[in-house]
Amino acid sequence: MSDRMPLMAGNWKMNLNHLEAIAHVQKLAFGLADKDYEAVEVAVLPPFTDLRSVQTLVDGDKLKIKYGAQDISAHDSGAYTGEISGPMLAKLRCAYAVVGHSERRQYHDETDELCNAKVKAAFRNDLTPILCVGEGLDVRKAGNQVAHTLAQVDGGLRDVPAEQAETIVIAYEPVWAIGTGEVATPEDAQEVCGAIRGRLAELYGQEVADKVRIQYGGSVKSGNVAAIMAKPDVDGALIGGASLDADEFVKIVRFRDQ
Ligand SMILES: O=C(CO)COP(=O)(O)O
Repeated sequence: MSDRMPLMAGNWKMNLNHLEAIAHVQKLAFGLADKDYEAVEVAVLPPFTDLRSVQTLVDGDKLKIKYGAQDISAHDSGAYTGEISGPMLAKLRCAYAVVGHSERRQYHDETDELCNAKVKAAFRNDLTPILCVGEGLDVRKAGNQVAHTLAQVDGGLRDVPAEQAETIVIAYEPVWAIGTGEVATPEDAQEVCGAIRGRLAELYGQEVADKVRIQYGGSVKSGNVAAIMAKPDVDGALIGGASLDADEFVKIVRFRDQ
């Protein structure tokens, strides 16, 4: 049993406008009790346009829900039309910034090099990066999931010092399990999450590796979360579809009761 605090984070993807976001976070706040936050860190990752509304609600009602962005620019300011910078996210008191989600790697051609620059941008602005890694179906079928995923970890962490690396969150999200209902088995999740921790130990030493939280993501629901969380190197989940249903997300946060 590790003393790492589990992190349950809802990645809303491109869903919920700012009014819907307010209603949704209110429902979560209503459903969650103080004791839930003592056992689990709870975060939401709304679209950029919702962040100000979520911040206002969290501040006004002193909610314990954390929040963050789904992406971050590699640059802190300047002529980068359409991008959102780390200083802007920090000003909204975001705790997290997702980096290198498979949908961004796939649809926006994000490379490990760009992800590395975004990880550094997050740290530079006191945001915790949630670095997403994971293999597609072809790689899994060829049995290369560990090597593929560790290469993404190496790429994302290039030249990141230990004192920053120990605070990163890494989300292992096998692409074939995202939004497909095809959840990886707890053993599949452990195999790769354990290998990620092993690589962190090689890069930074065991003490740092033991501090890093590694999430699993891909078709997580209240019905399968407990078995995945029972694995020693899984410290939380990154939840897409199921996080849009407040009751379901609360049940996932309460995975120990499932
Ligand atoms: O991509 C994901 C979270 O970042 C997972 O999405 P689903 O939970 O909808 O499979």
